[in-house]
Amino acid sequence: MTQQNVVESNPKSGINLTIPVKVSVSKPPPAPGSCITISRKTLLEINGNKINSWVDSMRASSPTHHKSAPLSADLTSWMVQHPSALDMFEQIISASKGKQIVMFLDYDGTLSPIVEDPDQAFMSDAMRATVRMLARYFPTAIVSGRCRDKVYSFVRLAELYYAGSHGMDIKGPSKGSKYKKGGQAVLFQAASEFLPMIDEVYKALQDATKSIEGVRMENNKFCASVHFRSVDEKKWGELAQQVRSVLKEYPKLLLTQGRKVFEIRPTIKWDKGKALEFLLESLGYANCTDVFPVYIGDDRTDEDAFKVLRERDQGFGILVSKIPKDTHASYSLQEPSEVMVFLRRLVEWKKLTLRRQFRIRRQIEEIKASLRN
Ligand SMILES: O=P(O)(O)OC[C@H]1O[C@H](O[C@H]2O[C@H](CO)[C@@H](O)[C@H](O)[C@H]2O)[C@H](O)[C@@H](O)[C@@H]1O
Repeated sequence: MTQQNVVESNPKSGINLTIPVKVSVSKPPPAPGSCITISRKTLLEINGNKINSWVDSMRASSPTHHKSAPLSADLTSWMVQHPSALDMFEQIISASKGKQIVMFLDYDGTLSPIVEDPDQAFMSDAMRATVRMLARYFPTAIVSGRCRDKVYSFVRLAELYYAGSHGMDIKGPSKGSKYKKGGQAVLFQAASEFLPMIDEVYKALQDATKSIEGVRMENNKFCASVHFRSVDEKKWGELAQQVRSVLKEYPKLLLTQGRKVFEIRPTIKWDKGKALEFLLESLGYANCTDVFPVYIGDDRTDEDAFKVLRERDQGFGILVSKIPKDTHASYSLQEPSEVMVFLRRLVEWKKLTLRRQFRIRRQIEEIKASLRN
């Protein structure tokens, strides 16, 4: 038996809710830790049983939930389809031959380990030094669900591109990057008109959930996040009810579920995949065939970017996960420490390549000079 998400439809209302159930198939299970989009219609439908389904999906998004432990056979077959990017390093490099590698990095769960308190999700100095080196050799962007200022306060590298609020708020390097197109900082906000509404819903949600112990709210500028990592599971139903009652008043907002977090954001067609395409365009690679984007992320929202890479048939996605997940990524890494090793290997490979190219150029110059004499 394994766990899968199935869509439960209500024929009368046409409402769909994605819920995790136990089924006996050999396909890799959906990830605990994956997120589920609960449609607006579904939210309105929630009552008695439906709230239970919602709580089930909250449980499924918990990677540490005991019922969600993957079978080792599932993991092995998943790893065949999504091999370690470290094991496949040489193949990855050879696929990028003659192309400009552009790096896209998610933050939480990719550059920093998942921790209880979102305000304490610090990146190690070693990881920061690695990303700094990476940005010296490749255009590099951080693409996060957090608001741009917050993720910048963790990463603190001015030479990077930042796409905050799930890509809805993009800014180019403020200094120190040779990849700054035309010397100008790119600035793009996909949903500015939603700012007052997000502030309002944030306050309403804060108010509605304040009596539930352990709830942590985060205002991610274009997205309000309700964390339930520290909420007793017995209170999840009550939390779902409260969130639902607030959202009834906001038909222009959409609710998605991340890693023990509800994320409330505008219903616009913009996501991390669109942000990736926007950044490639800003860097001058819109219609290029000689670009090789690499996107590393751990969350369901990163799937939009993995999917774009598959559709463009360019570069590849790497999913950070210790457990099997349905993914559009080609490769996997287990945790942030492996991400760091992978990034360091990229830097080392690039340094060696540049040194080799320099030596060859010098030899050619020497031969030319000797032929002139
Ligand atoms: O796109 P990301 O950079 O991965 O951001 C997604 C969300 O990450 C953060 O929440 C997650 O990490 C927290 C710290 O480890 C953890 O406590 C929480 O349970 C996770 O959901 C961040 O706090 C959210 O705002 C981001 O949307």
